Amino acid sequence: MTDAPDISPLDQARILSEALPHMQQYDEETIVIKYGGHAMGAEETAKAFARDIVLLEQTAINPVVVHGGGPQIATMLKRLGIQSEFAAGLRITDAATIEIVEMVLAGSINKQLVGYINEAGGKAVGLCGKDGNMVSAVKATRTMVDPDSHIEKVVDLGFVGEPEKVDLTLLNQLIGYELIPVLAPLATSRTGQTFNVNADTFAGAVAGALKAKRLLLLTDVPGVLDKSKKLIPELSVKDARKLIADGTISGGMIPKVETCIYALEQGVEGVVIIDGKMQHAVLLELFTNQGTGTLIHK
Ligand SMILES: Nc1ncnc2c1ncn2[C@@H]1O[C@H](COP(=O)(O)OP(=O)(O)O)[C@@H](O)[C@H]1O
Ligand SMILES: CC(=O)N[C@@H](CCC(=O)OP(=O)(O)O)C(=O)O
Repeated sequence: MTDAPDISPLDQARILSEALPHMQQYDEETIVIKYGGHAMGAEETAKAFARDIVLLEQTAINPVVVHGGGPQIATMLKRLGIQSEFAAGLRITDAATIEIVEMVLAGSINKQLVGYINEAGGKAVGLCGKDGNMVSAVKATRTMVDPDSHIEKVVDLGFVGEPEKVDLTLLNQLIGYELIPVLAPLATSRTGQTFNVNADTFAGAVAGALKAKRLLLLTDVPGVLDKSKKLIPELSVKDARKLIADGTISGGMIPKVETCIYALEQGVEGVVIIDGKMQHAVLLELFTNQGTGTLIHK
């Protein structure tokens, strides 16, 4: 066991006096935290994240965790010799792939995070959007410009879904009993088909339906970076759209920023993209005066 850090009583008082007003602001509020597959990294990082989530619960905040697992899905698909491709930041998901996606997300990653949170003293419940019909989805569609012909084409993404409806019955029950929901981004269609949903999009839909006070998206970069790879601490929706259009924001950052815009439109008060690999990223963001990543605002 490591010794507790040596903090003088004066420093302790300073830290507490800075944190207290923030804690009061979030009292009994819901905060949705999306934990990306890249942010998870090593076991110790995920365990430290779990301890911070339990601390939120102990300070009368209602944390709801949505996790990703893109890199972990990729590793499993590779091991099984299944090819995987992306279009517009989304995994093209055929019948063989959706089986593996569900196994990795709702099986191994979900239960691992639940285990870490419970080990840290919390009571986590691991579910996916299919449970209790929590998240229903429709088939996602995207168009892409063919690089040879320059003609716009509709890409068939297979079993990829876009959230259509979030039923809060089950989530509100869990929150009411001070249980910590840990959600894997899978959803069902009206006909019972399982859909793979981008974890950022899923988190945005859940945060929007819950009218969460904050949505935190934890990734593996410090936030949105400009062309010279410098952190942009604050970004308006208008400027974010410009950065997507001119290609500064690309790949996996596109669904993240689009999620932030959607969540703001749905009434979530604050949305932030932060570096989930940074020690205590969640606590620093919520309980200190200086934010750490990119705050997106209207
Ligand atoms: N302007 C940008 N600022 C920061 N990251 C960007 C930007 N444009 C593209 N990215 C990429 O987006 C990635 C984050 O998205 P993604 O890999 O999907 O993460 P996660 O697994 O956390 O959802 C970064 O690692 C980076 O490579
Ligand atoms: C449709 C789609 O792309 N789904 C994602 C779901 C996981 C995810 O989003 O994980 P990260 O947050 O770690 O990227 C996938 O299959 O990779």
